[in-house]
Amino acid sequence: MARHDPSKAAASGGNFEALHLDRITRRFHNMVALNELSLTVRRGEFIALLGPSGCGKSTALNCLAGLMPLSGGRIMLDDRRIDTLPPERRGFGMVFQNYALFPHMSVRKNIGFGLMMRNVPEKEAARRVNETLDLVQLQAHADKLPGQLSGGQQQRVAIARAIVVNPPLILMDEPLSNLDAKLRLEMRHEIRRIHHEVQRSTIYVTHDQDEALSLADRIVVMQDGVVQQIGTPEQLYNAPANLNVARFMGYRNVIAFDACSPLDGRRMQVHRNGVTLNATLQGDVAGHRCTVAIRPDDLRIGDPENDPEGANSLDGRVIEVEYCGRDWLVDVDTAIGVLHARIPQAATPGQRIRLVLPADRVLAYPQGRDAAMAVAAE
Ligand SMILES: Nc1ncnc2c1ncn2[C@@H]1O[C@H](COP(=O)(O)OP(=O)(O)OP(=O)(O)O)[C@@H](O)[C@H]1O
Repeated sequence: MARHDPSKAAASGGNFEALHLDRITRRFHNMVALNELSLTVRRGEFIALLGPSGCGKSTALNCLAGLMPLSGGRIMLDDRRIDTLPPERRGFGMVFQNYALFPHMSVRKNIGFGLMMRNVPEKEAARRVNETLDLVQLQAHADKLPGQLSGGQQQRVAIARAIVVNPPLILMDEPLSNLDAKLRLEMRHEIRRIHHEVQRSTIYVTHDQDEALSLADRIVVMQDGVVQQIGTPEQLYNAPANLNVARFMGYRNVIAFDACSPLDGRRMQVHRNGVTLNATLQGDVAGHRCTVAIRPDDLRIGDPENDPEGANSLDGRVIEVEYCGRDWLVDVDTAIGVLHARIPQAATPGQRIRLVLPADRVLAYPQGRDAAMAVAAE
């Protein structure tokens, strides 16, 4: 396949070194949907905006695209201010959840539409459409109508249409939401491949943590319009900045502890219902109550006969078992509450097991509103 060559496709504004979002804010009457988002996107970076429904992800994307004016802050593309420009002068490519294709136009015409609007000469446009059809692997379907394609193929057309005009930045708003689970996985891989191939920056909105983790170079986690953490997938996965991020990163065990005592530097002991665990401090908790977050995958099965004295372990009774194909998700009733664990062996309800909690994967956060909620939910 011919490599997509951005330098040959020059209808749009070319590339950039850095896109700066400087405290961008959007209000709807008195409601702040997006509160002072600051972020620098480097050339070629893949950024995911991740958060639950209503956290302000789409608002951020629409503000970037120019579909919605800012209530505050500014957007700079290198040293050029762009938040005052209309969408067409920003020249960003957009891919939406619902594909937004022209139903009466062939795949080829859908992809070429943006080039026609930009008065790209016919021969040049045909070459670029062909190159892009190769890139998204749709040559065989070029003369079909969108209605004759599968959902995944339609989304490839939408992606092709966004990139054929060679935009400096591609904005994607939940592009895989309408696809079934298997296709989502395939398209995820495709999006990453295409991103590497075209070497343009991408900002990708999703509420799916797996999608964000697997696609992005950096992830921006949002909640109630406010950025919670910006970091690489590894940073977010291993050391969430707060309990909101932890929950979003799959730390399903969130437990309030009554007392904490420092051990050394970043280690501390946490106490609840007569149980003492060694934990790793996240933030400043010393001397206060704290909330502990643990991922089901980080718990492992211990051996009551052979575990060393003082191991971070807890005995409990299995109350639910869910088979997940490669492993089992079990709910275990323990002295500190029900723990969710992902384990590599079958278990049965009623069975007594020992769980080991590696101290570096038991994260202790300062106790605030979140912890009060965790206690109330028990
Ligand atoms: N045009 C509008 N008028 C008033 N409120 C709005 C408007 N658009 C969005 N909002 C509100 O702003 C907040 C953020 O909405 P936004 O669509 O950005 O969230 P989101 O994270 O993209 O959610 P979802 O994943 O459900 O699309 C929500 O509370 C929403 O109700």
